[in-house]
Amino acid sequence: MLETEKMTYWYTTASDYLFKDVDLRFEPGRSYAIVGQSGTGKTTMVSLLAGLDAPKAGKIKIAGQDIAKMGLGAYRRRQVSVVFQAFNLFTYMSALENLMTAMAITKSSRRGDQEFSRDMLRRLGLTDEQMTQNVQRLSGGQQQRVAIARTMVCDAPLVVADEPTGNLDEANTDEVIALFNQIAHEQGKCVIIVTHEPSVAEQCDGVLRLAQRTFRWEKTPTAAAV
Ligand SMILES: Nc1ncnc2c1ncn2[C@@H]1O[C@H](COP(=O)(O)OP(=O)(O)OP(=O)(O)O)[C@@H](O)[C@H]1O
Repeated sequence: MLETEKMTYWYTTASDYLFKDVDLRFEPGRSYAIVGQSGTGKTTMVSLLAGLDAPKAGKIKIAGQDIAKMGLGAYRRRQVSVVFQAFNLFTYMSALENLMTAMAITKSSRRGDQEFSRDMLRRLGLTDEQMTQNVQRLSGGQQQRVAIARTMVCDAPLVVADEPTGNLDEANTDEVIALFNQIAHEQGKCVIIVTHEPSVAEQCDGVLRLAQRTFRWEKTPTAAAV
């Protein structure tokens, strides 16, 4: 579903490639962890997959379509939901308003459906009172759940998360990863998570390791994962 073909990237300020001729394939309905030492290029890689930047050479395709031809703006709006370590919610809004706004911006098929948003937030453990107060009054774990709920109410088939559990304790981390797996297994989305935490990678269906400018599958997802 999401494929890279000879994807190559370098920073213009650097003397060498970060990675070169990378061919990868990510399937819908699966969760993937991208792991590797600091500075190997994980964040750069997911920025490319999320359409925040373009490869210097090679292609990224979703459902067979080249995202560069689609236009990166259109690709980001319709095909990708991003979850960041710092949550990136609208801080002057409630959780519910964050979801409603995201649905409107991305033209989600459920836009305007407040009950659907409330259901999602309830499923993720927020009370009716919590979902209508300013998000800044929520804990870090709760805010990350709101960011995850946002991906669930949008139609984008690809969910990309960069260190989504970096600010969370162990219990919240496990819950958040369980939610990402639900998004993959129940909603059929493709979920790609950059992580430093071995326990997070263990819970994903596939694990891709980035080292010495190449990617290696440490665990390939099996058909039984869905
Ligand atoms: N905007 C930039 N300009 C130049 N070099 C950059 C830029 N962003 C990152 N780099 C360099 O590219 C390399 C890969 O960075 P990247 O952030 O993708 O790695 P990472 O594996 O995600 O690291 P970490 O695990 O520490 O977050 C690093 O050597 C970094 O210094």
